Amino acid sequence: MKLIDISKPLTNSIAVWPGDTPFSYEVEVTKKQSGSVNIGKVTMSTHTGTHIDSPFHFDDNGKRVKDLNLSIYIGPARVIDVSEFTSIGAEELQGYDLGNESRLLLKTDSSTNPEVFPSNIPYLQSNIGPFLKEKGIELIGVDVPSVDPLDSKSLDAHHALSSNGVHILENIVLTDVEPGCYELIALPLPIQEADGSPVRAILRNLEGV
Ligand SMILES: N[C@@H](CC(=O)c1ccccc1NC=O)C(=O)O
Ligand SMILES: [Zn+2]
Ligand SMILES: [Zn+2]
Repeated sequence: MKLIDISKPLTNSIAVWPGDTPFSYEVEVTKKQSGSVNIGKVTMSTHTGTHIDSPFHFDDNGKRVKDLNLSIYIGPARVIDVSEFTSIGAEELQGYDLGNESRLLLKTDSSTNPEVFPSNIPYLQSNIGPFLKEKGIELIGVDVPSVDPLDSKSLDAHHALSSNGVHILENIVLTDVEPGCYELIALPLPIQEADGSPVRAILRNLEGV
């Protein structure tokens, strides 16, 4: 069965949120030094590359990674192309057949260079929270670094999604993904108290081709 990797490669030159911890992987102890093994060291923000947000990211009383229900991050997902919009809300999604999948991935195709942080991104309107809840959607994925405008401090879309039970997956790569139905797997690492986690996000073609 064909797997499509929709994760951003984590390289030392991957773009991070302005001012955030740069990503670094290095061999901290070499095989020569240890006499037996190379030992790597990773330094990163929980919001670098393809990742999920835990509600604690934007709410001091919100769920941590350890509180998340893992079954949200595995299962049928629909990919739709919303590249014509600068912001996406209930009205923009009205015309789409969202099917019965409880996971929705939005393909905006707005950013391409993984080493450059975008200056402007399409964002979600907060009316999308109640709209998605009504459609039975429990996870939204976007191919941009945030569901809110980059300069937002109130993070309205994050709050509106979370308060309607919609989990957030950010910075997926949908460039080579055709709109349609897939199985999504995007599990957070068990960083117990975390506000988010990098994920290896993949789509499985349901048709088995
Ligand atoms: N909300 C963004 C991350 C974010 O806002 C952020 C990430 C790292 C450093 C600063 C950030 N926001 C600062 O205002 C996200 O969900 O990934
Ligand atoms: Zn995030
Ligand atoms: Zn976010």
